[in-house]
Amino acid sequence: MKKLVKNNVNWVGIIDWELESFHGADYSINHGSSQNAYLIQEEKTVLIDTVWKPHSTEFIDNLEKEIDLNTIDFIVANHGEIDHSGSLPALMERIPNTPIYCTANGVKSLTGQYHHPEWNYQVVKTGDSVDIGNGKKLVFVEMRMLHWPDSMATYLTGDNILFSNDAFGQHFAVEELFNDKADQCRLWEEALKYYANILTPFSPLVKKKVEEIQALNLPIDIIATSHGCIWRDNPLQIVEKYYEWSQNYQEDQITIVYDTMWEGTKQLAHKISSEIAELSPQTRVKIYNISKADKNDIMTEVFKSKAIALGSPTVGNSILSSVGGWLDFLKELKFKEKKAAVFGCYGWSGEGTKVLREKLTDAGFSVVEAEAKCLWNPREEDFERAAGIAKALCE
Ligand SMILES: Cc1cc2nc3c(=O)[nH]c(=O)nc-3n(C[C@H](O)[C@H](O)[C@H](O)COP(=O)(O)O)c2cc1C
Repeated sequence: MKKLVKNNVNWVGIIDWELESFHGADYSINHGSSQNAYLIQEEKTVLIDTVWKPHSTEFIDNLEKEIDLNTIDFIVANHGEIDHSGSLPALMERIPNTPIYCTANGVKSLTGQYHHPEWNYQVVKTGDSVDIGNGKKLVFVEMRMLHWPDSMATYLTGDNILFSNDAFGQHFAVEELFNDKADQCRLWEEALKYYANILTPFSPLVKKKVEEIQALNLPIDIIATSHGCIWRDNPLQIVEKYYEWSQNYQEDQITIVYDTMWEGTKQLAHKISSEIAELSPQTRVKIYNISKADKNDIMTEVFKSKAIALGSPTVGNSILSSVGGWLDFLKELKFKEKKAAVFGCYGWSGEGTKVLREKLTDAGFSVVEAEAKCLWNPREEDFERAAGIAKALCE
């Protein structure tokens, strides 16, 4: 079912209210999501992106209700990832010679995934443009590593629409499509979660790209993303947020993350929290048990934090695997300018806090000296050490 975006531009994507996760189980989806594709019908008919393979039949059927597929003059593949290109093989079977505009890296990712080197690729780079009639042009802007090497955005002159693909998107189902229609609280939560969990490692590039886009001084009336809402009400608000988030963003928040087997480490976590609340009442404190909370939500809280405290008991001369796996994910995100502290209980050898310290340092955190390493269950002196952590993190 198509939905009007503006003038001769329609949304022809898929809204999936039942999606539960993305990127394997690496990204939790709590409020549905969408794969947004767009159809432009000027003198030329242009399809911007497609949708994930499981939806390809529905996608192509819907498209055929609107147009004869043979009237598509060309396709723009802003990003080769399968959620946006997965319907290309089925579509190209129907219209095999249709040009596909993408970056040089787009040819590599699409060929690597679909094994069709014979597709009619038209390689574009930043500043290249193509006339689509009625005085309008599509202008291409490479978005290298935002978030794949092949990513690009496409700007439609005249209607002033930036088809930004994954940038500025959210995994969030918005039936009415537009940001002004969406539940605002959820929209911003999801936009932040998307940035924190997907774009944080590329923050220096986000900053540069936003500056580049701002310098172009393009009139932007609409930012048409590839997931979640389309920004039409004050569309630059999300660009400004990205600029803020890209600069080692932090709020006055400390997040305590732990796992435990018999709750000793949990007691230390709560002592650290209550001490922070006492020492620094303006600081927001949150506590998460890694095994019970959503790991992407925890990561979003880490993104907002100036410091974290991480706890695990010693297990098998190391740490709990739940904490180890989470630390691998933490390292991938390349956080900067955040403090950390470590804590945890042990029974005999006590390597846990050392392992946590090493892994956090390796993930780019400044680990404070204060730590709470506690033999069996915490006693008064262990709680004092936990208080020492709170003090060091609040300084
Ligand atoms: C399966 C298992 C393996 C453990 N391995 C170690 C170990 O290698 N070294 C150590 O010092 N303690 C080890 N312990 C002891 C725990 O660290 C200790 O019970 C600690 O108090 C548990 O903390 P918790 O209450 O936060 O779960 C192990 C405990 C279990 C259940």
